[in-house]
Amino acid sequence: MPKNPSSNGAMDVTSPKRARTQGGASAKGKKVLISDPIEQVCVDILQKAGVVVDCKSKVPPAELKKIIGEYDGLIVRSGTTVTAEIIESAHKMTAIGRAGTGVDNIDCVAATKKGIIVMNTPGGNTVSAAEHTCALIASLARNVAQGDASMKARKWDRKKYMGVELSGKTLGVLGLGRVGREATSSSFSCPLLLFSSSPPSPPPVISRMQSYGMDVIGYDPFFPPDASRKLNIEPVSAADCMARADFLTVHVPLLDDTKDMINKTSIATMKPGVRIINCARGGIINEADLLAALQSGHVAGAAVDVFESEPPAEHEWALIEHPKLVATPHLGASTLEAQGASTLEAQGKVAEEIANSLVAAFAEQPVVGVVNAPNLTLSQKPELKPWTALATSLGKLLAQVNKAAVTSLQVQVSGKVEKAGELCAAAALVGLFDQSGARDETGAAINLISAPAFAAEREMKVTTQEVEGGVFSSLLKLTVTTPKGSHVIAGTGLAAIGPRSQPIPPRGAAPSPARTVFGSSQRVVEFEGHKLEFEPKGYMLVYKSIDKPGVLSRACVVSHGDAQGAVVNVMAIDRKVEAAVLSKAAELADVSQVHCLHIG
Ligand SMILES: O=C(O)[C@H](O)COP(=O)(O)O
Repeated sequence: MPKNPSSNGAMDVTSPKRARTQGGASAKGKKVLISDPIEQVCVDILQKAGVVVDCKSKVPPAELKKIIGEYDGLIVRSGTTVTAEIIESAHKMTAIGRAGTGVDNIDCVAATKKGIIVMNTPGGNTVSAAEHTCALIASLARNVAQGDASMKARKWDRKKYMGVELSGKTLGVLGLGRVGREATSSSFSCPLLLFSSSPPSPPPVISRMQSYGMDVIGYDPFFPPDASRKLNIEPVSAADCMARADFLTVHVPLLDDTKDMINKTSIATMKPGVRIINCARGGIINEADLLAALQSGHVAGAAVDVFESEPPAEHEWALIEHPKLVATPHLGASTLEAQGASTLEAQGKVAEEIANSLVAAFAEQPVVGVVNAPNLTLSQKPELKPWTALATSLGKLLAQVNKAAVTSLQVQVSGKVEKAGELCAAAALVGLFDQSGARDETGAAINLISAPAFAAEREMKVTTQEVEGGVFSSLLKLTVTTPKGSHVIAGTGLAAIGPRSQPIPPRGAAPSPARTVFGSSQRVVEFEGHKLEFEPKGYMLVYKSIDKPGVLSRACVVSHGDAQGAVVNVMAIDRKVEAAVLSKAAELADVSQVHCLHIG
């Protein structure tokens, strides 16, 4: 059986330049570039794990593109823009770590396509960002910054800086993620972030501003209204949030959906005298429209920590210099513990968290804060590990049987395990592509992160379906369709059954739940429509024959016969059978479809 069937013509097959390690992986000897200023704790943790660390700030993009191929990992803050072009040259890269929250400076789609994990540290700077937001709200209400500047100009102008109370005012919060409220996921129209699994965050903007006596209304399409009410937040639509707020604060990531969400049209729906705060990302508020609204007086004041260009471009200074605007230079996460302090503050926390995540990613251990690889996160769950392994094996077997371009893969799962279908589809694709020798355009092997995008690019339709498993409590069935027909394989995973812990149930009794656990001992239970049972392991001679005396079907696992009297025979063998021998065997009377399959 040829090992490199470009026969799976839908795949772009090139020679492998890189393959992911499958076990015993470690951070030792990996090379990491840190391209933005970061606390020393990050370097210390990496070096302790045996990682070689280079710290180079302000590397010009062209230079970064040139050197990035040397590194297994990259750590950035918001100062480095990691473009698709840079990712394209990152031939050895396993993971990109963002020491902070926003990943809008990283091309996550390009990283996903290349099978690179992108991770952030959303919990690390939540408190600092929330506190800075609150500081800006309070200083906006009482003209703290303007009063200070006036006094420094040796003026005593009490009348000019008349403020407003916060008590009894309505605070509108767009985006009830970590900073907006206490949350366990950062999620505003951001499907990638929905999958990040991060530790719970401490109390944020809302609880602090409620203690000033503000009434809080909030909009977030992913936050259940009942949960909002429990936090004393009135759930409202985005339009209502903007229309009713006296103070409006945005806590959303910068996405196509959220770019310019505060603009002249939405500002026109707001109350005259509204005050607006942006401590999230430059670009969420249209800066020219905000300036016009400050000039007209419709917006009474604004506080901005983040800008479309950082440092600001020439045209942005007119907004920054407006007397009703309080500006800070992206200080949301800028807190550092005093020397010798026992607890870290934002910069220390994100540095520590990202270093630990990178070490874990290199060691193929569970990683916190993955933003672009839901399947990787799922595959680390103990209950889903056997499904991943089985799906990969079945995908490999199908790739060995199939000779034509795959146009679709159908994944049917029974067993009521949440997300198993999605994960099995990615794992089956990994098996199919890996067995076919498929590589991405840079020669990288296809992995759980890149497989769905790789299939989609090749217009391979992948569907998942939850089905009844029949006699099996858990079953995984794969069907690949090609212009020449389809191939089907199904399998299950047997759990080890100890004689004491799981006694055989009395005759007639229902099987004990322990017996229905999906385990790691793989069995193929259906092959090309024939029911049988064999362990996919080592070399296997598989062929179809007519079930009649004298036809080669001894010492085999033999399937049930079909309507034509054909059976599938599987024989464990100790070495590879050459293609010429297989062809000869297929010429025997009543024998057909002879394959030598292998699972290493
Ligand atoms: O997204 C973040 O984490 C904050 O905006 C902080 O960004 P910084 O790391 O550039 O300070």
